[in-house]
Amino acid sequence: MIATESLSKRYPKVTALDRLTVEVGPGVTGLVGSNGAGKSTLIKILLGLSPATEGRAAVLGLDVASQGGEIRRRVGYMPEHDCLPPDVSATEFVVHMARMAGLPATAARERTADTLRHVGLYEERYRPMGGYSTGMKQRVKLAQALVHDPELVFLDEPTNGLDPVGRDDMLGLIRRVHADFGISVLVTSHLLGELERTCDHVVVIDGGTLLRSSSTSDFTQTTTTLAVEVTDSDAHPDGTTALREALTAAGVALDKGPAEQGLPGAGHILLLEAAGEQTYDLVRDTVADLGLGLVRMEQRRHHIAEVFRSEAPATTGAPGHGAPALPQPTGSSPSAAAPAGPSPQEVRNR
Ligand SMILES: Nc1ncnc2c1ncn2[C@@H]1O[C@H](COP(=O)(O)OP(=O)(O)OP(=O)(O)O)[C@@H](O)[C@H]1O
Repeated sequence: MIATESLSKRYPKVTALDRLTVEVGPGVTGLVGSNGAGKSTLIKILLGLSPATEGRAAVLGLDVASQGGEIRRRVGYMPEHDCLPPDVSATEFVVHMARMAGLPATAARERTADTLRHVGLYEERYRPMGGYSTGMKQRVKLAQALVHDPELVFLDEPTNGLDPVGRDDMLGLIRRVHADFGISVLVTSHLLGELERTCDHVVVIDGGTLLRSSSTSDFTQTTTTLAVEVTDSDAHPDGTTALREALTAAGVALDKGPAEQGLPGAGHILLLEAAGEQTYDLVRDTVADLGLGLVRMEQRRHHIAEVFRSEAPATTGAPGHGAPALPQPTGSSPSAAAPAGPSPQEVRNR
């Protein structure tokens, strides 16, 4: 879908992209990086709106330097910033955008109605957009990116300014853009955590250089840590402690301390190192012997944010200041075993 080769963009005072080479296939791809990492710059180059200083890029096999018009005909774009005229309704605006994309009047009206319904705007679509909430405005921006039935859409920070519920709704919509219509998506965010559930593939950039490009499943490989949750019983009013003691006596290595306490429901989940199938059997038998109920026993997965948690702060330098080292997964350390906290980890905070 997208291929760049040694793509650079230099402004007088800053290098926004620095020899970026990356390939993006079909599906939903997250482009993640802290503010100023070069995400919007890359999108503008890919749309043929801004020339690269050097290097090459192609979108749907079309050269960005010479075929920008054709790219924009086949690609949808949801810009980051609020750009909606306040005095017109969502319907008027999206019909206008559909006409600009070349749809005949009747098709533009029909597609607009369908698309606005798809993004969850109903009666309010006839009201002036100046009175819309941020969530509604983001939906209109998404609708105008989809209205001409593109093969690919670029969504620049679509969850910006949304509360957690609005964020989840928007991420669900983005998933459905691909699932329902087969449109591939490149979505940017500075939040690693939210891309984990939404994207098939994640590209991480920093200072205009590529940090990592992997499938989400590679980022979130399973660890060797087992999380075990049990019920209490009359004989063991604190089932977790009873299980901990029994497993320790049986020689099982238990993670304790911060990882366990950092979990939701802290104190009720035991984290232990699985040494193979026999650990599962041992846990099952020990739980049964103690007369406890086994609520769950599951292998922990890495979370994308954890992959970057161990990185040195030096890698978050100003844009254009060299290529940071490729971060390595943090292995099965206690922190890697713990699920992400209630709020997603932000790249810029690492
Ligand atoms: N037109 C411009 N002139 C000069 N510098 C620019 C211009 N556009 C972007 N930059 C600079 O290039 C760098 C990358 O900006 P870019 O907007 O691509 O980052 P980003 O990852 O999209 O971050 P954000 O989400 O904050 O926009 C920043 O340092 C920014 O200040």
